[in-house]
Amino acid sequence: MSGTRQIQPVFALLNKARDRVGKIKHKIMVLSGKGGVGKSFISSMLALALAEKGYKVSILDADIHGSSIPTILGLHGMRHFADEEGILPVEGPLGVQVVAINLMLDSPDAPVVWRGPLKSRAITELLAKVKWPEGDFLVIDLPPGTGDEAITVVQTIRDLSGAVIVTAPNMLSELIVSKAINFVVKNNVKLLGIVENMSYFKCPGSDVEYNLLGRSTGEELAKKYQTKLLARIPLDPLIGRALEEGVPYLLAYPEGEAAKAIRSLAEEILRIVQS
Ligand SMILES: Nc1ncnc2c1ncn2[C@@H]1O[C@H](COP(=O)(O)OP(=O)(O)OP(=O)(O)O)[C@@H](O)[C@H]1O
Repeated sequence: MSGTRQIQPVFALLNKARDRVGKIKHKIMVLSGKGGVGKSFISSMLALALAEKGYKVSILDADIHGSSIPTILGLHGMRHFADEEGILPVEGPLGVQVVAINLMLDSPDAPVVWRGPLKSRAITELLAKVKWPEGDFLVIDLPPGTGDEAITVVQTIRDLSGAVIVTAPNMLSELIVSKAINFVVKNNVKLLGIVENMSYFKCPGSDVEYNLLGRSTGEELAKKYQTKLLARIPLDPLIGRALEEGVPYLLAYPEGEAAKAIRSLAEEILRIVQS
């Protein structure tokens, strides 16, 4: 009897989460096998590139320990508020609706010291208790690896449109990408493709590509796993500068090399989800 009492609220929460995000047409998870490959940067810029095209976009920062979406989007000093119906997303640039644990903390640099079950619960609660607006896209930025947060997302949102895997050259890429791909496939999530970030560097005014981090293997990996290389995003020093300036890169440097590559990534994703 007491077991039934415990199970019911969990199901109610799951159903509520499914119901609330059900109002958003396309739900895309962004993951990587390894940290530091630029997954949060790609998630944020993809959200902005889709918003630039007129789509209504929300983004969930599900990287509880390493939340960086608010910083990348320049949401300094902003916080979530709630009304009687739920938590209100924070409105970011181009109307992107942002949800992040960091935007609920007293201080954004306070560490979140939670173990697995608590993190899973927090993600389900966020999905269930946020007043997600109706919209076209929900981009979900996951922490590196295929741990609790990723499992919770695939188990809670059953109608995910697919997963984008972010990698970078020479990041032990094959092993790491294969783990992330296996996770996606085993959980019956559609693999949208691979993004190779920090793929190359071009000097201003030159078309010569320098592979500063190592040989570009994105195309080979995509072929091996029978998926698409969605984009190769170059290393762009302006990305660091935009971060220092507190302005999202895509808006600060719309003509940057990486900005153009990100827009073509958004177009590629639109083609796939709308086909
Ligand atoms: N193409 C790029 N060129 C230059 N700098 C980049 C590029 N992509 C990302 N960066 C920078 O690399 C750093 C790591 O990016 P980001 O935080 O997005 O990685 P991540 O994979 O989400 O990391 P983690 O999940 O491990 O915290 C950031 O400082 C970001 O500005």
